[in-house]
Amino acid sequence: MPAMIWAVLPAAGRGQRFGGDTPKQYLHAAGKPLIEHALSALLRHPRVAGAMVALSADDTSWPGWTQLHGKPVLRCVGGGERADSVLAALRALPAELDGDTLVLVHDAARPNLRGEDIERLILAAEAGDQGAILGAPLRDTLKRAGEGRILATEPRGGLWRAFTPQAFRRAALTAALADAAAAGVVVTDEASAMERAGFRPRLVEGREDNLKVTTPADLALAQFLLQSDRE
Ligand SMILES: Nc1ccn([C@@H]2O[C@H](COP(=O)(O)OP(=O)(O)OP(=O)(O)O)[C@@H](O)[C@H]2O)c(=O)n1
Ligand SMILES: C[C@](O)(CO)[C@H](O)COP(=O)(O)O
Repeated sequence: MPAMIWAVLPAAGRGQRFGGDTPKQYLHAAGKPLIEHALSALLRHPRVAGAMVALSADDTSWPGWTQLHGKPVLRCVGGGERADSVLAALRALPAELDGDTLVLVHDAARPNLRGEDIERLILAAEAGDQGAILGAPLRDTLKRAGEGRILATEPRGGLWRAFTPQAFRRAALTAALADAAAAGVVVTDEASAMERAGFRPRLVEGREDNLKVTTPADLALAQFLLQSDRE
């Protein structure tokens, strides 16, 4: 029987770039909150056994799910930075899960995650010991901006955009995030902490429509993508 996998969803953000009173992960697209789309995509995968969701301490929008698709949905209090929330969730996972448990960390603000991307990510992570992340190569020319003008054109060869989920073994990721936090280093994704710890995670090219909802324009696009998928 293949080892079970757990999901970790950082969902304690305030959505400052989005604006408004309701944190964006609770805004609806195609009839459901963004967080439900994200959770559902992960928990529909047969290898994913459950999810731990990191919430803001004063979160009043959480629908209170204790399970979804028949699998446990646990919750903990997140932290000031995304990395703090992920670390809190890793530490709150059930004690019986051993350190080798593969964990998929996925932004609650990325609702359009597809099963085929999850499957390819798991295969890549389990094919080695360095972990793996979803992403996509940069396809646009990169400009460095200054005061609304082009300062320079930056080389884009070999550059990728990092998405989530990012897949790592529980113990290694917990240690890497804890070490970064202790050193006062704020990492913006799990791979950064693992790279800092000497790992070389694999890059798995995923769908470009696995967008992170950051601004209202992103929500409109997510609505279109999620609605189209249902039609
Ligand atoms: N302290 C934090 C900050 C972010 N997140 C989560 O990390 C994901 C990606 O973060 P981002 O898109 O930056 O969300 P916010 O931090 O809410 O956005 P902003 O930076 O605009 O406030 C989101 O699901 C968000 O809820 C978190 O769990 N804990
Ligand atoms: C984790 C992430 O989604 C990978 O691209 C990204 O780093 C999150 O950044 P944010 O500023 O916390 O949204």
